[in-house]
Amino acid sequence: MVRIKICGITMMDDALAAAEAGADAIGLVFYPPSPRAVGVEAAAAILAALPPFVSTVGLFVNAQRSWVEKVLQSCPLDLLQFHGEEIAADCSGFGRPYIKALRVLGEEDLRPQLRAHPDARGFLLDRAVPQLWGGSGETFSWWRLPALDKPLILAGGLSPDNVAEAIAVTRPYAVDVSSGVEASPGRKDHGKMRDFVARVRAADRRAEG
Ligand SMILES: O=C(O)c1ccccc1NCC(=O)[C@H](O)[C@H](O)COP(=O)(O)O
Repeated sequence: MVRIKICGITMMDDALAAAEAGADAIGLVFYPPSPRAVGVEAAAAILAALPPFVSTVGLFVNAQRSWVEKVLQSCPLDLLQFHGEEIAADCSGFGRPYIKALRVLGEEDLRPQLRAHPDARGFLLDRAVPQLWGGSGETFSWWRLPALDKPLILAGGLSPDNVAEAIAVTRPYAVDVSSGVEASPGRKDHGKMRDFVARVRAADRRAEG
């Protein structure tokens, strides 16, 4: 079963709707310049309201350690996602497992970056776009990805329309979507979230035969 993470949640009703739709995880962006950034107090309220068994992922971009620590004081996140140019030492020591985002076009040799993060629990591959750290809504080439020895979380431009093909090509551990299920930056479209989850579950059934 392919896991589903819906990222860029900023509002309580969107968080609850993502959980209701069947998301396995939600992502909260703690990167103030993003249009999907969430405040610490709002995030804490969202975490407190979520039902059990929905994982919460906190996303940071080249953050000061003190910022990650401040967020964690109020927000009991399950997992950290480092989405910038962090080295391994920047990602550890927070008492939380982490995943590392790699910005790719799909043709590059990822082995040095994979080796640089031996403690990462998984790697999120997102489309590399100049001057943008994430949430681009753009896909990358899925066809020549190297085999990873850690879970692959596929991101970048996924939507209800293309997620089945993305899964068929890349066989990921999880898919991650943000703008493809939005009504506007930072606001989710609840129907699109339900549709996205339904398309992933249909792809699961096809894979099971
Ligand atoms: O979403 C953002 O605004 C963002 C800003 C800075 C760093 C990362 C950001 N999002 C990261 C995510 O995990 C997104 O889900 C991922 O980039 C895919 O986004 P999309 O292509 O819009 O589905």
